[in-house]
Amino acid sequence: MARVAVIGAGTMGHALALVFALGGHRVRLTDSNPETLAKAQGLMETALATLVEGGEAPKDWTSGHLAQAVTRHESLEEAVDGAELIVEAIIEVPEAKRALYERLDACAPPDAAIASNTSHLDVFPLIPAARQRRAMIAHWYTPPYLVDLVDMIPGPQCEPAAFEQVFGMLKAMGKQPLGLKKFVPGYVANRIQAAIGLEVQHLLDEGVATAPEIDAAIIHGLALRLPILGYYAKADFTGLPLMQAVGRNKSYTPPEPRGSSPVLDRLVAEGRTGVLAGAGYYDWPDDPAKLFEARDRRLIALKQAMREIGTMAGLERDA
Ligand SMILES: NC(=O)C1=CN([C@@H]2O[C@H](COP(=O)(O)OP(=O)(O)OC[C@H]3O[C@@H](n4cnc5c(N)ncnc54)[C@H](O)[C@@H]3O)[C@@H](O)[C@H]2O)C=CC1
Ligand SMILES: O=C(O)[C@@H](O)C(=O)[C@H](O)[C@@H](O)CO
Repeated sequence: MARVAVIGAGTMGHALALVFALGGHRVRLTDSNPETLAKAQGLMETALATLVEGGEAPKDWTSGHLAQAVTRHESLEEAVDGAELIVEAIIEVPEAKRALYERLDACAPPDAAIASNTSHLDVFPLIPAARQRRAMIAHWYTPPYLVDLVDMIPGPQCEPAAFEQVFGMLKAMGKQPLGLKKFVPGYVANRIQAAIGLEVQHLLDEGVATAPEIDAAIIHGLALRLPILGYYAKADFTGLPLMQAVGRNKSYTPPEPRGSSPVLDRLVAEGRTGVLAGAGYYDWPDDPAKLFEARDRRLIALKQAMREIGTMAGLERDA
């Protein structure tokens, strides 16, 4: 059992607090916004209930267990007191992260490891020198209590033992940490997701298809094969000479990254910021907690089916 502090109780932070609690650790959760910190309890309890009901968390885990495993603290100093691992899950704003790391340098235990959940940022230059020896990225995917991949990148001065300790902790929690030798913005899966994002935003912005049509193309065209074949096993079934021809013919040229999407900017300007706002690319009229629950139930069913089905690709291929 380790003492883990999670900084940031938003979309990822509340879920990460639950992941580490279910992993048998003692968690302290904090957020600079007291309202978000207060809401985190209900979000964790809803997610826990869905996991228990779906057989992805021990049957005897109640909100009482959760309350013992995860405590919420408005004070950053209190949250990191005694922490062996500090998970940073605050907003993806470099200056906000830099300021937080400065504060952590002043108040966190000297030997605490700091693991950032940043999606794409090279956070290491933002971390004070004294903290570099135990600084790393541990990037999770939402929801982290169901998606097992964790991109793990040691900071340039991170001690191997510190990195291995956190890596081993995540493995012991049943997660799939993927260690990368060096920082690459977006790691592997996030880069692929960003490339998809560039393409689908282009298709939407250019009026080629609507968001539901593009999602339908992904769901009915690509999604079925991905869990079984990934990219490379699928290429083997396609035939590599055709893969060569597609490249040789320069059949695909990616859209120029523009750094913004007119449709996305319009949606945000209209307050359509996603599920928590009741609308984004889609309308989401139901209570957000019910929507997260509905998402998680489906992900649990799919994850359990995949355990039965197995895969023909990846590090655990059983072909
Ligand atoms: N949302 C997602 O699906 C994923 C996000 N990430 C990354 O995780 C990090 C957090 O993302 P989200 O949870 O989506 O953001 P969020 O906006 O939902 O939550 C971030 C929280 O950080 C808090 N915060 C800001 N400054 C703080 C400070 N100095 N001290 C304490 N709390 C502070 C905010 O009040 C907010 O509640 C970002 O780096 C993001 O790139 C990574 C994987 C997935
Ligand atoms: O998809 C995820 O959960 C992660 O890859 C993320 O970091 C965020 O979603 C972000 O990259 C936006 O796609």
